[in-house]
Amino acid sequence: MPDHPVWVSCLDFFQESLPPQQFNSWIKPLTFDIVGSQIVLTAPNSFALKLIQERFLSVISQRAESLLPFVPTIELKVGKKRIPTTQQTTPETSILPTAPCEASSPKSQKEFGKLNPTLCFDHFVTGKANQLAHAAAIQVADTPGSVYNPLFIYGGVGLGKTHLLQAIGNQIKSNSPKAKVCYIHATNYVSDWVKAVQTKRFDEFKQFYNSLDLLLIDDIQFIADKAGTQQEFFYTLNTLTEAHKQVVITCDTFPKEISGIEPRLTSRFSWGLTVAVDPPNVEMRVAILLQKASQSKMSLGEDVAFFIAKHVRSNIRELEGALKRVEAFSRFHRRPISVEVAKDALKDLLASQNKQVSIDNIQKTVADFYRIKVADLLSKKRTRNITRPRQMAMLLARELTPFSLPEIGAAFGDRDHSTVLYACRTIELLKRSNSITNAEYNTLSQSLRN
Ligand SMILES: Nc1ncnc2c1ncn2[C@@H]1O[C@H](COP(=O)(O)OP(=O)(O)OP(=O)(O)O)[C@@H](O)[C@H]1O
Repeated sequence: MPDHPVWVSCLDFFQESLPPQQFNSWIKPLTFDIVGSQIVLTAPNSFALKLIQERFLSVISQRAESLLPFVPTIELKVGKKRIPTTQQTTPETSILPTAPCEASSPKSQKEFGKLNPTLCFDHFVTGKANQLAHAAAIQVADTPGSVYNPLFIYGGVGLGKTHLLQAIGNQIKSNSPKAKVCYIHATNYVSDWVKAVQTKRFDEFKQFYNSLDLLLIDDIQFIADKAGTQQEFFYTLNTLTEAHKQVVITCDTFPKEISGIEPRLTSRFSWGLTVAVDPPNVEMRVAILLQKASQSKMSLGEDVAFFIAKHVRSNIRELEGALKRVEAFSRFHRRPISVEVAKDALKDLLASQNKQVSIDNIQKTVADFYRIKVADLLSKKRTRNITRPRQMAMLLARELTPFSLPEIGAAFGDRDHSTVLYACRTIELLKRSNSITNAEYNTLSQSLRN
């Protein structure tokens, strides 16, 4: 799988940090495969294998952990480099665990996935941004099926929804080891259902999901526009909640804002408790960095944590990625971690931030283009001639600035993050169906980038 995102990221890193001769001799000849939750690296000979193990394995493993939603094991072996023929999985599905469920899934009785034990409550840092979601998750984990059912957790990318979901699963598993728990990403739920339809194994599918004690379903927005799957999920949700079996759902947006999902289902999502996870403020980002560092036994001063937290604001996944980058850089260059090392390790990110367009600039450019006032973009006016430019400006702000959805919303007259998300989706859809919107977007985007 030469173009698997993990391997592409490793190749980028090594190409940047190693002299070309070393890169060509040691890294290029490797073959990278991923099978379930195991990465298999094949080196051309035992000498190369030993060298990879001693010098490069830790970076490969760190990159893999930061990109995959599970902690992979890595096997090194000697063999010939394979010339890839066909792509086995799409990059999107290949970074998901192949066997998502803790309980045996209907796909195959042999496929056992695992909850990731590191995604537990002890490793979850709380703050104003996630206090309510955290408290609700703890309560659900302590008394499943009896308080908030379903628990619906929503928020932007990389803000800890999966972490909370898995923490609930881990806690329930530890309290009741026999509980039948299933963690599944919505895309896998969809493909399980499609397979059940194709192979006419509906009963097996239904029986499996309806017999669970706990269903954890991640990123439910991915069942949008899949009518059959939605109907089936509606029945499962009803069956489980009526039997006081717990269901926890995560989503990138508030139930009513999800497009492409039947209203009876979105309304059902809100029957239990709906809680948000918001982007962390700088103090919380520092606390997360210190916690991640201590978890991986890395020595990180508060000054360095503050420096990273100040510059990486988009989400917690990016924050973790930056920390791993600093650590890898310090190891490679044998320099102890300091603010200077962090500056060097994150220089690309810092440079791209300097080049970034400001939200003010986007608002001014968009207002001039559509011959309206910036004040209109920030106002409560909802006429089409103002709404569309506002939505366009929000999408451009999302694409061209590092600001989070709530930060963009705040810059557009104190709007909610879900309004920004809705705006981005609307323009993205319009770009596909309407050539004028598409041309306007391209013109604005290019003029802002230059
Ligand atoms: N409050 C937190 N404390 C510690 N680590 C956190 C916290 N929130 C998120 N993380 C870490 O950040 C990373 C991304 O979090 P997670 O995968 O849960 O995000 P998500 O909201 O599910 O994102 P997506 O929408 O992309 O699925 C994970 O490694 C997770 O452990």
